[in-house]
Amino acid sequence: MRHLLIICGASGAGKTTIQNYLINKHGFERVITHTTRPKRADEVDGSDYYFETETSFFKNDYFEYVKYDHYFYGSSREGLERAWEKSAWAVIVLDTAGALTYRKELKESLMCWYIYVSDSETLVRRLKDRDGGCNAATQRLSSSEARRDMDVPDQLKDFCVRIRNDNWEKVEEKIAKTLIEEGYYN
Ligand SMILES: Nc1nc2c(ncn2[C@@H]2O[C@H](COP(=O)(O)OP(=O)(O)O)[C@@H](O)[C@H]2O)c(=O)[nH]1
Ligand SMILES: Nc1ncnc2c1ncn2[C@@H]1O[C@H](COP(=O)(O)OP(=O)(O)O)[C@@H](O)[C@H]1O
Repeated sequence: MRHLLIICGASGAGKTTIQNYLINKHGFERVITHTTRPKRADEVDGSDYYFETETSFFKNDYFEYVKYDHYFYGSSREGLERAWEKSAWAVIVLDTAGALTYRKELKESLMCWYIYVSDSETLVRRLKDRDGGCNAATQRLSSSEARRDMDVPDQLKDFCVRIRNDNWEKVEEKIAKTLIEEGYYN
């Protein structure tokens, strides 16, 4: 059986960190998505995202796509199949609008984790550290999509497991417990 774990949450909440941990420690495979957002210094094209121009972005066939903070992001059925060729457990990072589309339209086994940080100052500090201390961090959090994703939308409340990412040791414990509950070891 093939499974897809969706990770969503606010910018800076730790979605990518948790995705990487699942890949490195638990054998998950990343679903690589497409974006028109400029590449960050530590990101690699074709590994973190497929970085696209506004023209090349629309040459792909998407399962769903969204506009988030003025940039396009989209995921394809092909990207998902590519991940499933390597592991029965694929992991994708989506905004909450994308998570809702997958919930409605994908027929395979789905799980969703909503990542959050309990203190907004910590969130801003982590974003600033990640993005080089510039204003981009606070600007990013002020977009309407980022503000929407600061909490689990009503339509996803019964679908998402909430994972608090304040303290990394506790996150590891929660991940181990949640994977057992969700049948990862069956
Ligand atoms: N719906 C959807 N959302 C995506 C996709 N790829 C990334 N995202 C989301 O787009 C948002 C912005 O991602 P990113 O620019 O990497 O910023 P970050 O959240 O600050 O790390 C995040 O909520 C991601 O989960 C996609 O293919 N579809
Ligand atoms: N538990 C944690 N403790 C301290 N820093 C963290 C923790 N989780 C993530 N970070 C850091 O916070 C920043 C934002 O995390 P990231 O995974 O990029 O978030 P997202 O993908 O949700 O935008 C990164 O610099 C990351 O290393």
